[in-house]
Amino acid sequence: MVHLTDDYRRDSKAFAEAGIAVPKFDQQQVKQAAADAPVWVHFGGGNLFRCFHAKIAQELLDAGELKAGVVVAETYDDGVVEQAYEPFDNRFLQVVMDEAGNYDKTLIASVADAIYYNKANVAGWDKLKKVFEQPSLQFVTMSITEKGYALRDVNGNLNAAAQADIAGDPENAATNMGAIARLLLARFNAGKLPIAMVSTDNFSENGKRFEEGVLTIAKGWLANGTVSQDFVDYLQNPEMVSFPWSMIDRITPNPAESVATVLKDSGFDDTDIIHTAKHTNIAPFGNTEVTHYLVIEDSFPNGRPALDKAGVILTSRDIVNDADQMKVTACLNPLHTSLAIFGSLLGYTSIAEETQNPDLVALIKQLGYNEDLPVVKDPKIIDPKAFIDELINKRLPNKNIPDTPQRIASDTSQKMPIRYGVTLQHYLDSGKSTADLKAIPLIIAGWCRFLMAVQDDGQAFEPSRDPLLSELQPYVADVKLGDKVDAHAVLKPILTNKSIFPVDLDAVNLTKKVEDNFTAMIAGPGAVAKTLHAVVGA
Ligand SMILES: NC(=O)c1ccc[n+]([C@@H]2O[C@H](COP(=O)([O-])OP(=O)(O)OC[C@H]3O[C@@H](n4cnc5c(N)ncnc54)[C@H](O)[C@@H]3O)[C@@H](O)[C@H]2O)c1
Ligand SMILES: O=P(O)(O)OC[C@@H](O)[C@@H](O)[C@H](O)[C@H](O)CO
Repeated sequence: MVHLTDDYRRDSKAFAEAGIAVPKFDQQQVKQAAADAPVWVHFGGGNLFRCFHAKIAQELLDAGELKAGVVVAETYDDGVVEQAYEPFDNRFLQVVMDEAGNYDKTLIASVADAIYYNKANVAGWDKLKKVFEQPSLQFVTMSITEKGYALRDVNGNLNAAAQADIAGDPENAATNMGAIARLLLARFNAGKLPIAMVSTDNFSENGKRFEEGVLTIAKGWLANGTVSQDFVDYLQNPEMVSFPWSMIDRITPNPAESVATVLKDSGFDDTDIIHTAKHTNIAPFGNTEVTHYLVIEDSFPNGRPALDKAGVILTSRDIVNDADQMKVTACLNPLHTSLAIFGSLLGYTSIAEETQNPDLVALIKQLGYNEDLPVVKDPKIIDPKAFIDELINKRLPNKNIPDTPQRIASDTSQKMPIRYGVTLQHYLDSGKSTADLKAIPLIIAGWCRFLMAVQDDGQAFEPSRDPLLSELQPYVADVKLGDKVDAHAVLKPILTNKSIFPVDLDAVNLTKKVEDNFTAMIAGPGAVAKTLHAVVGA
């Protein structure tokens, strides 16, 4: 049996026998290099980072294109640092699973340090600040989930935490955006040092939103006299601080027991899955798919490693944006979210199994090919139709990828505007008729039905976590299967919530369709499947 913390250089034969590729570099050296001259910080050391960014870093370290390991920062979940990084010397196993059932396993040792960066942890609070004061630091990447950027409530007003950050001393910032602005202030004070801040979270114009978040706090500080105009100018000068946009794609489910069992059988011993108190599901291994794309706007004011040598596509903002809109708003994530909603309602626990249901396949085909594709701009670097084909025919049905509708259904309220709203806005802007849209109103109605937390068979289920659940569920709490309800009145507070539906559903003539679909889906047990079949059925 091999363990993550075994000496992979001395015991390379044991790793080879377990079918595990090991790094070509000495982890101590890349740790020391990061301590002396850090280059890359990543916020949110969850599963995507471990399966994607960390492998890119490993390839660059292997090739001598990068000398320093990545410094991981967690603003939110101390359990990730304490339970998933520290006990394993910051190592983990990346497992790539193809459709034929092969497991491609690599010991990843590209993380130099993992820091709980929260003002509650003085040591980490000071340590990361020192990292940001180093001239060598070239860039930051982030995968902290959509909600990690939030500064506003559902009405668009600054939330209490953001207001407190703005009113207070930068040294005490508590929101992610405030805590990161504090680090940039330290970098500014260390000599106006340049840096690229790259969001790799799944939403359109992610760099813009990240920039706006940091600037909201910084401008608030300026108004209160806590920082200088010079600092705000520094943040707004892309030659100093850039916020490159990105598109990232790699289906990376939470670590699964089925994978743990196979790993154990093949001679790898660190397979206990960790569920942190703050609800991150993580393990000494990460499971992911073969297909992957990372497209980043090439704007790195302090230079960058040759990321392209590890497969990253570096290009213009416009092309990144087109690729991202293609993936996040049209050709992948909207399909995923629809499977998440209907999968949860129909009692599925596997995305691959959902692709065996002809009506669910009809739903994602209708959505992808007939409703999203007509308003998608071709990014040229990836063909949108071929991308959907690969997704529907190869990626989603891969039964070796242990993905679940429950994972994807988390935070759906945060995703609705991007995954459906952008497409609706395109219809509105182009004047294209929405009369033939069937899947989008069905999915929106399905999500309202999901909020009832009652499966199609009438059994209660626990909806995936979502920051707006407690606010939204009361609107549908009194609706019972078989009730005759006024869907217009019941759904109005949800459908007119601008933070969830920034595009007025009346303006695209969808409100009535959503209400009718909802009414049909509460007719009784089995009504969701029946409505799905009736509306888009194969
Ligand atoms: N998993 C995928 O398939 C995938 C693919 C492409 C993009 N993404 C993007 O990456 C994000 C993370 O995915 P993951 O698979 O690593 O998830 P994960 O649950 O494994 O990890 C989430 C990470 O975000 C941190 N986090 C959670 N809430 C936070 C908050 N409020 N503030 C700061 N940090 C917070 C957690 O501590 C953890 O490090 C997704 O939300 C998405 O935007 C994921
Ligand atoms: O990561 P989220 O929560 O934004 O969305 C859930 C999934 O749709 C997403 O993780 C996909 O797996 C990913 O976007 C594929 O590249």
